[in-house]
Amino acid sequence: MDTQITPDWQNWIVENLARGCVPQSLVEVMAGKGFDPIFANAIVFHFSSISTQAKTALPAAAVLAAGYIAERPRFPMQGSVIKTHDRAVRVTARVSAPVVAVLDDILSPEECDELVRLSKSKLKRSTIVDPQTGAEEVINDRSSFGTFFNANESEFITRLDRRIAEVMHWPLENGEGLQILNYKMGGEYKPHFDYFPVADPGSQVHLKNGGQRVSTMVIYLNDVDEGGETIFPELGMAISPKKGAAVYFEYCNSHSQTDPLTLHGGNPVIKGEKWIATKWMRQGRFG
Ligand SMILES: O=C(O)CCC(=O)C(=O)O
Ligand SMILES: [Fe+2]
Repeated sequence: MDTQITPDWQNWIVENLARGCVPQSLVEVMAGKGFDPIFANAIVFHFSSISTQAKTALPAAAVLAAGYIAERPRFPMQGSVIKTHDRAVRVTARVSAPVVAVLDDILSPEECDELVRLSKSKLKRSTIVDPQTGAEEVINDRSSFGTFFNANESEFITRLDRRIAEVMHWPLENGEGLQILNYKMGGEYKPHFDYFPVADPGSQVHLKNGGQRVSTMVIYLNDVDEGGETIFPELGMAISPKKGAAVYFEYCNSHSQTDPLTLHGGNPVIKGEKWIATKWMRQGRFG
């Protein structure tokens, strides 16, 4: 079923709305032409709710984002404990649109320490300049040091990846390798989306392997003395880092629409340092 829209179809919708057609009749025509009805409804509703001037200027990607339709959450929206194969994880807070959950005890203090210990030696290696290209990229918006663990790199990593996938209610093999970030004092991650903007040419290479990102789990590996909250500016929400706790959120539906309300970032660390482990899930198998 069609979930992409060409400029011709966009113009058709805009023109017919301008002629005074009932939106529902346009949805029916589109459904008859093979469009997914939910998708057609989102697009038509979007065009009928914006100003005439904006209608001609909007690229298809913006249309898709603007008409985000929330579907059934992947994450369980009831219950205070999630039982995984080896650990009970507590849910301490939830938001329903977008789906955001704050969790306690996804990792034990010992597991957090072990991830930090294993990462420290890898972080050192990651500062070496690529001998082939000499390239060393500095991203100003992301003042942190990072490394990652490949799937099944060790029994320890396999066990954690499996538990995290169980909590995210998504297949283990759709996960990217567990990413570790270390922010020093002043380190931050400016507000961003975890999904790849479809309109960016640079996104295509990322989307080829596993498709779009659908959900994120950020796990705090230490207690931060001050600052370093994970913030969701559109929701007015801030989560303070706590060792072994995590924040989960989802942002991509079955039509590959992505939810801009999941804009988020990491506040500057004011005192101490901050260690996190991030798991990103894809639509399909990754790797
Ligand atoms: O540092 C944080 O709290 C947020 C991290 C984040 O946004 C990410 O890893 O994608
Ligand atoms: Fe992020």
